[in-house]
Amino acid sequence: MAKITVGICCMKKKLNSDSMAELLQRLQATGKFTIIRFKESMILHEPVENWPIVACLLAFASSGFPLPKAIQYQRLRNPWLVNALEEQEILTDRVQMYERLTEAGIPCPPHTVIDHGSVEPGELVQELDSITWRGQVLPKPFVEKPQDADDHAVWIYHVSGEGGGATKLHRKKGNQSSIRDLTQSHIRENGMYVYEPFMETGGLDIKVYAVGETYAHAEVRKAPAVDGRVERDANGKEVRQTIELTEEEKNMSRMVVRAFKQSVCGFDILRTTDGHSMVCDVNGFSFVKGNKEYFDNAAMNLTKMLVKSSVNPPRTPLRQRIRQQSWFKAIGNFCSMISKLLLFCYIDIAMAKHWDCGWALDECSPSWPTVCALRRTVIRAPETTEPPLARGKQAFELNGGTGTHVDAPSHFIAGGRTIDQLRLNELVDVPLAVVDVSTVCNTDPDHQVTQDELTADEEIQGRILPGSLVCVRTGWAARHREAETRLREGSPGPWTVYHGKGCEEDLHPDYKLPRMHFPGVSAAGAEWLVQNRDMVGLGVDTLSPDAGASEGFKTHHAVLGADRYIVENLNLEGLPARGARVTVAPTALRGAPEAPARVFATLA
Ligand SMILES: O=P(O)(O)O[C@@H]1[C@@H](OP(=O)(O)O)[C@@H](OP(=O)(O)O)[C@@H](OP(=O)(O)OP(=O)(O)O)[C@H](OP(=O)(O)O)[C@H]1OP(=O)(O)O
Ligand SMILES: Nc1ncnc2c1ncn2[C@@H]1O[C@H](COP(=O)(O)OP(=O)(O)O)[C@@H](O)[C@H]1O
Repeated sequence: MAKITVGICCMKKKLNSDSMAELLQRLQATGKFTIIRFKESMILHEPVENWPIVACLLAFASSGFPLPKAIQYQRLRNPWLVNALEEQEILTDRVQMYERLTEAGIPCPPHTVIDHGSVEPGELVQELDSITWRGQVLPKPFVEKPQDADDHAVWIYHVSGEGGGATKLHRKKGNQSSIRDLTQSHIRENGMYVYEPFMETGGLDIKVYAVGETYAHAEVRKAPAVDGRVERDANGKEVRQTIELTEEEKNMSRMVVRAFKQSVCGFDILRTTDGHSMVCDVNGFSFVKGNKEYFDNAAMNLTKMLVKSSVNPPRTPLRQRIRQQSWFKAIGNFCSMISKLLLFCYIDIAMAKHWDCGWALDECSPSWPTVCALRRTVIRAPETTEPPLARGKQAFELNGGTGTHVDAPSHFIAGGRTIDQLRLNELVDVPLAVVDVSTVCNTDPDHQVTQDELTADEEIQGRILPGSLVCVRTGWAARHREAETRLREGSPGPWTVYHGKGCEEDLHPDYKLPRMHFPGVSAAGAEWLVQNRDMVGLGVDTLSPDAGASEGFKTHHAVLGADRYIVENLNLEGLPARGARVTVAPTALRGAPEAPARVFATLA
């Protein structure tokens, strides 16, 4: 098997660290990888086009690292990333870091952000033992953290009864990590800060070092605020004890890795004396120092991840591949490419199978019964004008949620991404998983697919790949056809094919129409797919992933609230459970929460 090229892209200080050497020698020893160390001078001074091309990239920011340039490289070459680069930008900003923790449901200290640059008179009142911000009292002791996560001047303000002033933390200087300043009772007013209650942890900090979702090493050390003195062992290393994380903390580690897409990730937990654990800082890429067992586990997990990634390597666009070559080589390669292309076309015709997974859109395409669907005005038809002016032109009035269509996060989430903001890497050529629940849905029109059904399906069909569009086949595509036929015949109701047995008294509280009955996906099932299978989107062959009779649109919230998309009214008949890839192509309507889409799958 060909070796996998793995690029290491970081500052020299980190590349040449003992920890990196520990890891790389273990990876090298597997014989599976060619490791390419990116030179710091190249990272800093050469254009990304000159950087080596690698299949996998371990890149991470530290002081002086040009993160935007690394992101540019990733966009150009599209390697598989151990630690996502765009998410590393979030880690440079404590406000965004806390936002991400909160969105992902990871416990963190309750906090308030004050941008002192835009405080209006009267909004902030400072008193001896508290501050009041927009009417909300924040009692001391509290912690003040600069927005910039690389600024380690975290200050803890004390109540006057305990001596007052502030303990000012800083990066270790020799054996000192903080100083107490008894004169500092006023908070800083020069920028943006995060304020949070000082959590009583018994003077201990927990530092967690995760490698993948399933492994984390944790150490406890004296918190820098205790007395500001760094305890060191005979080798000059800060004294730390390895500790066991609780099940809840292990789950937090899994969630942090996932939420920030950082497979190698250091973060800090405050374990309070009253038994709560919360994440107070996510550092991103970080290694345990001087622990053999950790490096054995880290190398083993990384090997698994890198090998798995190479099964589905991201492809470099053809244009870039040509650009990467010298002219002579390019001409030679061009000829060989043409012959390969001919062969490819032949293979493609012989072996590829394509499916249209949606329905053509017209005035009779079913939509949510509360909205009008599609109206068309024929402006001009080619047959009505003499050539050469003959042409067809039509104008449409369309509800975005008609027929086969995509819901963007903004469909339910204020400030969520709109259709035009969905990224190509979540829409184009992504793995398709089809979960077939048609048997049960045939007899239970109110069925909601559970997490157990999803895992049972995996046992038979294989694990859902990360980044998949997960589609649930209820078999109700047949009803879609029936609905179209009924609309075409001009007999829409009172009951649509989604209403089941009619009961006019049973008005649905959300959509104020007689309650519909069609199957969907439970919110818990959808959450599980987001959190455990990192699906890019959820597709259904009904009007909505929220079963018609269910209330609260909880599945929409679970998916769109996690910044994924939904595809509704698909036709999933005849698709394989696994192995196909799918492209979802909604019209890029700027600012739209929903848009009709062509959806097609290919099995090579
Ligand atoms: O382990 P510690 O407590 O000595 O802390 C480490 C911390 O390690 P961590 O706390 O995360 O285990 C490192 O972070 P890293 O190991 O994740 O790189 C962090 O380096 P940095 O990257 O924040 O610093 P620079 O960006 O490069 O300045 C600092 O390492 P460095 O100074 O060797 O670059 C920090 O060291 P101190 O200045 O001594 O606090
Ligand atoms: N809410 C809090 N309550 C108690 N101690 C805290 C709190 N937040 C941070 N700390 C202490 O401050 C230290 C530094 O805070 P942290 O957010 O990790 O900043 P840094 O990025 O500089 O390490 C932590 O290791 C912990 O000891």
